Amino acid sequence: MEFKAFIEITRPHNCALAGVVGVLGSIVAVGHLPDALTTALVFLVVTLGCAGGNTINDYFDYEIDKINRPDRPLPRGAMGRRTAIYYSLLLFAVGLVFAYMINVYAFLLALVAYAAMFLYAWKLKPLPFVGNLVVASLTGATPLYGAVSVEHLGLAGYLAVCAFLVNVAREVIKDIEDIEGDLAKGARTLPIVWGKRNAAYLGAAFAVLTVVASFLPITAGVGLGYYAMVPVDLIILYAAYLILRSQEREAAHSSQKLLKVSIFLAVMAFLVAALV
Ligand SMILES: CC(C)=CCC/C(C)=C/CC/C(C)=C/CC/C(C)=C/COC[C@H](O)COP(=O)(O)O
Ligand SMILES: CC(C)=CCC/C(C)=C/CC/C(C)=C/CC/C(C)=C/COP(=O)(O)OP(=O)(O)O
Ligand SMILES: [Mg+2]
Repeated sequence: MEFKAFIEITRPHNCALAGVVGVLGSIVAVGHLPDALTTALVFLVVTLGCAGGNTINDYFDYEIDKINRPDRPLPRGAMGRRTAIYYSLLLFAVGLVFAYMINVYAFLLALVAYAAMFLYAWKLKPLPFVGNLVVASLTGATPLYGAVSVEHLGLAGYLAVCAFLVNVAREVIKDIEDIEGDLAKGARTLPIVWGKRNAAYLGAAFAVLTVVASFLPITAGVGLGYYAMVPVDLIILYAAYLILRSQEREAAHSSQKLLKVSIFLAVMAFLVAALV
């Protein structure tokens, strides 16, 4: 057992980014940073939920990851599978305690989101496109979580739409990348059921929809500083081009990684636009 596996299995980069997105949702909802306690609680509930979701995901993906991701903690033997499931349940439980400290709506939304992550990992992932929609909905729910925590919506809805669309694109393209392991385990992902090329068209279409949606806040009067999104949109369009040009594993990997970079840069742009 490696101690660092307890950090690694949670995918801390995703969790930290998700936590920032939760707080960003609160900021764009009320137009300023909420009080320190609410900010900390929103960050913790989203981060712990994302950590629990990633951990339970690796628990159920053990056979697939032995082929696709043999370097991950469970397939390489750095953590036992029983330890992983208890660890994920602990992360979810602590997250729910913090959610209860925010307000009843924040507690209920966390309960639904945590249950959805468990259900995705346990049963929904192999369903063509349904699994992709569940993950994308969870990422879209993240800025909404911040808004629910401050009991106001504001521009958080726009963030949610962008988060949903870009993650549908990324999840479909990740399935194109993972088709070998998914085939071996009999998972019926979209590229397997519909063909890699059709899946690539769908992924690219959602990437283009993300670019269109990224200008929604301007219709709400967000200022010129928002044009920092233009380079982000160019990266998204290039990711769409890559997956249309080739559906081989390497092209799909580059495309989905570029979308992840665009998510990080977009979140930073939104954060600067909201705080400056
Ligand atoms: C225009 C534009 C791109 C706006 C950004 C919208 C926005 C706020 C996106 C944030 C979405 C979010 C909550 C991201 C958290 C981290 C994340 C990528 C979660 C989804 O992870 C699922 C994925 O399958 C994990 O795979 P991997 O990243 O390879 O470990
Ligand atoms: C709204 C609240 C309270 C929490 C949301 C928490 C967040 C940000 C969830 C985003 C989606 C997410 C990280 C879900 C966890 C499960 C997961 C890692 C799905 C993707 O896994 P796979 O589809 O197996 O892809 P991998 O190959 O990366 O394992
Ligand atoms: Mg997985």
